[in-house]
Amino acid sequence: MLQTACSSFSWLLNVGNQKDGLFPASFSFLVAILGISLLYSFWKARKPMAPLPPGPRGLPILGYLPFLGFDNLHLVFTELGGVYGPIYKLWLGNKLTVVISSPSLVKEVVRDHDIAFSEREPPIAAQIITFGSNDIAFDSYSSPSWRNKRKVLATDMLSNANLNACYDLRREQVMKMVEDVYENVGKPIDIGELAFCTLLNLIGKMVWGGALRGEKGTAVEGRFKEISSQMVVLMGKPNISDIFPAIAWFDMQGIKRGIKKIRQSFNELLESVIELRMNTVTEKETSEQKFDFLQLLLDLHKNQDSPSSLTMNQVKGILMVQQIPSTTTEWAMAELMQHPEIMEKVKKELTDVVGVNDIIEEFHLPNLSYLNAVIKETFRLHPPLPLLIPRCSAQSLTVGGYTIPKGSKVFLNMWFIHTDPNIWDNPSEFRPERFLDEPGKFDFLGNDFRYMPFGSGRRRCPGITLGEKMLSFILASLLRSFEWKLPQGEQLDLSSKFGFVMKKKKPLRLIPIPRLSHHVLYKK
Ligand code: HEM
Repeated sequence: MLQTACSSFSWLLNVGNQKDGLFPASFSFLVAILGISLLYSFWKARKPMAPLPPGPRGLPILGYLPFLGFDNLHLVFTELGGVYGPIYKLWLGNKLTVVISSPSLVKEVVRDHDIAFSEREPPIAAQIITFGSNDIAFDSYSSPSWRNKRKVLATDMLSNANLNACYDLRREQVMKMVEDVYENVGKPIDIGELAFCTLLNLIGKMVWGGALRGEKGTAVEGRFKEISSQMVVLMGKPNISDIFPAIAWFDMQGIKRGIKKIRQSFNELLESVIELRMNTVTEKETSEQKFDFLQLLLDLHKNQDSPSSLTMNQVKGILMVQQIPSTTTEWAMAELMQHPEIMEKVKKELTDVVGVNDIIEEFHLPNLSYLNAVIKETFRLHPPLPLLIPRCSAQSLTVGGYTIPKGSKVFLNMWFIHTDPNIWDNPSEFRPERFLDEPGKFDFLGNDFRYMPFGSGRRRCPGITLGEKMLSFILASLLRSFEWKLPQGEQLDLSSKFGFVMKKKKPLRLIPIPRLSHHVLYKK
């Protein structure tokens, strides 16, 4: 070891023996470099730090907390952005929080300083429900397990080949949704609930479809839905313990206790499914089992020598990706009901592309350019995560000429950017055509900082392709198979409520009327 170290420095030690006249020159050069570095460090240390961003003062101890309201945090942040500009700070308790709302400053965060801003600060509820931040969204960027889990999800589970292989499962679930709606023709249906259940079943089938069939499968799906709904409510509540860790022990709102109970139920459910999967693994594989993600994860768990091996808690953490935003279908349907002329264009496109007597298949989706523009416009006006998932700075950095100290919480206010009149013409108007002018200009990859419904950089959503596929399949099928009308006396209400995700304040209830020529087209 010492030998290696000495040999590495031998050029320096030997330099005095050289007789070719190079020594004085190289020595002076070295001294000059050292001198310059010292002077630079001295100058840097003396250089005054950039100031903190501007921002409202708030109250002692509580900071700006009492003024936030939390019901629609993105709107409060947007209002403050109008007063303090595209980068401002607020104290939430003793936590320095920075809100950024311009594409150029977002670029500084997610591109120029992406690594330094790739940390997360998981809220207490998230730490508990993810088996100790063993998921992907709340694990630390610097932890090697985050990298491994993200690779397993993005490259192994959600590869194009795997997604194509799962098509039958997606198709079956979407057909089941259409059949269920058909059985309730003429009655009001809660569209958000319908989308939530369909997505949950759809992902559930892909994750553990092979392990669960028949009655057992239906029972697990039902229980999973029940627990997930309870979880969404608790995760959406702002928790005083996150803001004042010193009093977290008291758990004043009972969130920690509640979420622990939910985790317990999740754990029991996951363990029963895992056990079942392990017991059925020796049975003859069916095509459904072949694409079961649970098996892929369990193989990685069993193979402890593999560099991608996973602990059981990490397997459970990854299974938590089932909690994906399901609100976009409801928002899109609400906007289409509000704009009958846009609804007509979508229906015409569906007839042109799919025909009159065929059911919709996933290969039709890329040809539905107007429907895709409707989805993009829905994401612009109603991004499920309008503030993305907050980041945390791993070191002190300067952004937009202001210092963001290490450990600050950083929100990127995409709602502000998505509705900024300096970027979008008539930003509050729902106009899908704006995405048709230059197709491909605004995609979901987060390279254009004016439009990022799936985030950007190292923490960008790894589920874009699947999310997009599922969403357009569900929406296209609902619009292709049914006409929709509001229940008698009900008004459309497009106001929002922001908790874990941005939801409609009032659930959208619509009555389906069959649209297809023959009833067999509604059967699986
Ligand atoms: C409509 C569908 C979806 C939307 C709008 C959405 C949106 C987002 C957003 C905004 C983020 C935060 C990005 C950031 O902080 O920069 C995120 C993260 C994430 N999403 Fe999605 N997502 C969707 C579907 C999915 C699906 C289908 C999956 C997986 C099957 C998924 C898995 C994840 C994971 C694991 C993260 C955390 C990434 C990390 O922190 O490294 N999402 N998503």
